[in-house]
Amino acid sequence: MPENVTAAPGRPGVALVRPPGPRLAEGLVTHIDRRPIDLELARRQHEGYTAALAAAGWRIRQVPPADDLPDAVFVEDTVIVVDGLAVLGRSGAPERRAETAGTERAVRELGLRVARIEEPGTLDGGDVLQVGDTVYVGLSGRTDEEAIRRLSAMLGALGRRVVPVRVAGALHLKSAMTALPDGTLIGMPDLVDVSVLPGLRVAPEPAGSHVVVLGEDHVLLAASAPRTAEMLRADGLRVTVVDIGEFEALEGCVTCLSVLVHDHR
Ligand SMILES: NC(=O)NCCC[C@H](N)C(=O)O
Repeated sequence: MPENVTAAPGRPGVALVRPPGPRLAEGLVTHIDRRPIDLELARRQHEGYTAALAAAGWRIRQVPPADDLPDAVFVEDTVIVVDGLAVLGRSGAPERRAETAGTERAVRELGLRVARIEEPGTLDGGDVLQVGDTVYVGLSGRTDEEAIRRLSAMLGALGRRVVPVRVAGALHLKSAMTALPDGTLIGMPDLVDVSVLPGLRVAPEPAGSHVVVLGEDHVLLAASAPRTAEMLRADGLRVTVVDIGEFEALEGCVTCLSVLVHDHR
């Protein structure tokens, strides 16, 4: 049965995750050197990540596995959910395009309407950051202007304003910046075109640019961002920390391992 879900901000809803497959170590790396991956450790880290979402009240739904696709665990890149609409991406990395098939099944089961970025546009979900009614979209190696135009038209109909943001030296926009629960942007100013942003709080370390909002005063951070965790705790936020080192070795971060779909209010 479809669940009554949307991506509107509110209390926790469904978290889509996709466990790592046997070919994880073959995942793409673009801006860092490749190192060996410990698949068993990666599986345990993924379980820890999923458990942290569940402990914060998110109902876990697994996207069907795609064992032939090394990067399938980075499920965030396959879809953007805005209100009751799921927009399937079309990755700028051709090797990743087949990942959307399983995601489409999962979002249809949730009862979401489905649209998609069509050829020739390319877009990865890791480039899409929703903050209130504003949707920042990275112009990156994975997402192009054509896709941003298409997304803009789709989301304009839902009352959203799309703001393109040039990204340089990072894989995706959300590799370089995310948002805190109050909407404050946090990240690395050298990696994004800050001239189009309302402001950007500097993260004390690169991994501190990656924040998942678990609840109104609750965030998830990687263990590789201890100074950011300390700073945000001093702000009064509840901070849950997870070790995702095997995914960071493939240029992943805490945002990319899930798609959070909020319940209807
Ligand atoms: N949203 C994300 O940060 N996704 C990480 C994707 C990592 C993967 N190895 C890739 O290069 O596509």
